[in-house]
Amino acid sequence: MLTSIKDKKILCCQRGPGRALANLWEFPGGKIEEHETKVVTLARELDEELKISVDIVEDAYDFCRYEYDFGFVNLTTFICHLKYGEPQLTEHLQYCWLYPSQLDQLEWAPADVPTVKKLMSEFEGDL
Ligand SMILES: Nc1nc2c([nH]c(=O)n2[C@H]2C[C@H](O)[C@@H](COP(=O)(O)OP(=O)(O)OP(=O)(O)O)O2)c(=O)[nH]1
Repeated sequence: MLTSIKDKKILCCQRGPGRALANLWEFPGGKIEEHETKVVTLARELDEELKISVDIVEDAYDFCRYEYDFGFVNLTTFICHLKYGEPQLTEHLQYCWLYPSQLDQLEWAPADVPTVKKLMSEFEGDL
């Protein structure tokens, strides 16, 4: 999960069509490759998919395990601050910055729902 220091919003990304979890919203990130730590994976995925770099503010803010029809996903969410710039879309359909209280306006990937609820209850206004 990515937050902007400037206006305390969360970066939400919409997955593309024609793939697993098509058109649902997610936090940017991705799968751990062999021999990677989670921190290395996060930096690689954010660079690859959005061309951004971040500072980690909270390591493992939340953890959820969810069984999809294609297998299990173990989702660890980090709170990060965007260092500078704006994301450049390379694979997502679109992105938006929302306050925690606005997160339920989007249709999230099922594995994200507990984390979205946690964010909404812990940060009622901004972060
Ligand atoms: N990055 C990210 N992935 C999520 C979230 N919620 C959720 O269920 N997922 C799922 C989608 C994918 O199955 C998996 C993340 O893998 P990925 O982003 O590296 O891979 P992908 O499905 O986009 O593409 P592929 O490499 O499997 O073709 O976790 C989330 O909030 N962020």
